[in-house]
Amino acid sequence: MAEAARDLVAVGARMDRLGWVPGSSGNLSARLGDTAIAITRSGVHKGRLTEADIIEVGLDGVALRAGDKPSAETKLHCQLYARFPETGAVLHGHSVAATVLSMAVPGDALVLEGYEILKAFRGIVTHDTRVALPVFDNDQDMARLADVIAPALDAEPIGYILRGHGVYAWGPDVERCFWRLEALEFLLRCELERRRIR
Ligand SMILES: CSC[C@@H](O)[C@@H](O)C(=O)COP(=O)(O)O
Ligand SMILES: [Zn+2]
Repeated sequence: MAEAARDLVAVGARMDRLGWVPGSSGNLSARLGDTAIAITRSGVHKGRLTEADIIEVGLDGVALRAGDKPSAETKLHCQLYARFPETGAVLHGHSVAATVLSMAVPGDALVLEGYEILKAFRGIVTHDTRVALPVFDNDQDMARLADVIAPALDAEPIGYILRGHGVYAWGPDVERCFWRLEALEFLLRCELERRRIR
């Protein structure tokens, strides 16, 4: 737990420096073996975390210590750990690019095509590819939202966006999950810029 807590505190500070967790937005987690995850406490600033803000929940999302209040979006983290057993970390942020673009895109996906950086994602070996990043309508009911997201995970997307809300990325550990989030955010900024100059 101590190592996961240190990693999550550090990655929260990195995300904050990049402007991806304004206010108390965002949530961060790391797998603790087969039975639990470490996740951020609800309502704290993710750029100013201390290790005491990282709490343990079971894979069902229930806090292991009575009185601990895990992230409001814990269910979405648990869904990813359950669906992709190799997942070691999940990061969620609220960048301007993810928020604005997802409100501008009418359908249920943002198509990313022709970018060299797509090769940062597993199984992609050329820029000459077309990747659909799922966009789901936002919902405050996490169980209902998880049900909407579930079928789209079968396609093993590179991440997903909640419309007007933010982006979710996952990876084998906190560091590589950050790389994936960084690559996703880069793609979102590119798409935003392209719409601006069009
Ligand atoms: C500060 S508004 C953002 C929240 O509603 C939520 O979307 C979020 O990302 C953070 O919730 P939290 O419960 O702190 O994990
Ligand atoms: Zn959020």
